[in-house]
Amino acid sequence: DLEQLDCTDKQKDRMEEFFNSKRAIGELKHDDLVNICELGQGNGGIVWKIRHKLTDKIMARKYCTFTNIDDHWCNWCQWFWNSLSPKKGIYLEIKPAVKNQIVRELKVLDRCNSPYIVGFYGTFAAEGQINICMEYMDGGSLDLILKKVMRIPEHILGKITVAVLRGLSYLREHHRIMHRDIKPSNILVNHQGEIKLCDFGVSAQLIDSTLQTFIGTRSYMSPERLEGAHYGIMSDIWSLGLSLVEMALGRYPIPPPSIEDIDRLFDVDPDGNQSRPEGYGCYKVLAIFELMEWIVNEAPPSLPEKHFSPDFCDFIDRCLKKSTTERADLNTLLHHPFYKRYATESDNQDVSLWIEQVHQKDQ
Ligand SMILES: O=c1[nH]ccc2cc(O[C@H]3CCNC3)c(Cl)cc12
Repeated sequence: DLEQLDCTDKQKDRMEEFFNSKRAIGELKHDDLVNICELGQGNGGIVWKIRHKLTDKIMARKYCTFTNIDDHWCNWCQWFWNSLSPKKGIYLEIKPAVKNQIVRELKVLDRCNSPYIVGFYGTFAAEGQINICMEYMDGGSLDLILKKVMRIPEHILGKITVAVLRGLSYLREHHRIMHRDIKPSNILVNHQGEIKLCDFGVSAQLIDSTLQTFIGTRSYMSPERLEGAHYGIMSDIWSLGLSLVEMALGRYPIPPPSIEDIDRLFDVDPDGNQSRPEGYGCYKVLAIFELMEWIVNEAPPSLPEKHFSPDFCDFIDRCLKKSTTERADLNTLLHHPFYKRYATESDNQDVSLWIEQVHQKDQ
């Protein structure tokens, strides 16, 4: 049902193409899939690059790890144990009733058809785990890209902003859900220059059954969410703002870098190439709790006006208001000059070119 939101013809063609390959694949079976290599670790699961034997289609497959322990203290122990040995993950059997509920809720993914949301081939249970098969994005996630480049240029961040805001709008308008986990590692790109969201909290049950993401050293969670207050789409806006600042500076922006830090980050030596000064990460890395405390108690980060356009700086300031009543909402941002500057450009050839350059650095 390609009843279409504001898609370009090119986007429509690509979605048509995806539907056709999805139909050709049909019912996904464990034995029809071959693992190729690991792509990443996300909240609640490990993601593999796989091949569907019958059609030779390359896909991404997420194994969902679970805990079925329902009381908080045990979750805590699980978290502690898991943080000691994150690789193993936790494959505890989950109650069949819960599993069926999760599979039912994941069916929503079947109806998530947007150029800004990663495609979904299907879900199936095997060996006591739930597997989610998705469109493979050959440019990877932005956290991995950020490790390769010093930082991401403003015009690319503009395209990323357009994609994320449109993805969030789609989830809200068509499925009345928020994303819940906006961060660079959940924004994927491919060599066609497409930018898509993944790992959104579509299944309430799946969220309850998996360890809430304390795991990891950083938090993109909004102050209100960290305080345990009610949170909604405005929390995604905060996460977007924080993610954009991290990608613009090339480092997690809490605690905010000092002016000297900024100059060092943007330091360009005479022959013009940027050296990542030794110990460039010589900033104090806060422990996760100090970090959360900082986000709740201190002023939010902002962009240095010396290195970024006034529109971009203003856009970030509106996303990172600590009070949700002051923070810009989705509609306001969709009319912001920074968004509008990039919303008109339909094709993402500049993104495609940039991704090529980034991956050439590997070879
Ligand atoms: O190609 C993909 N398609 C769909 C999903 C996906 C998820 C990936 O990483 C997870 C783990 C970190 N955040 C998202 C990665 Cl690295 C790639 C993909």
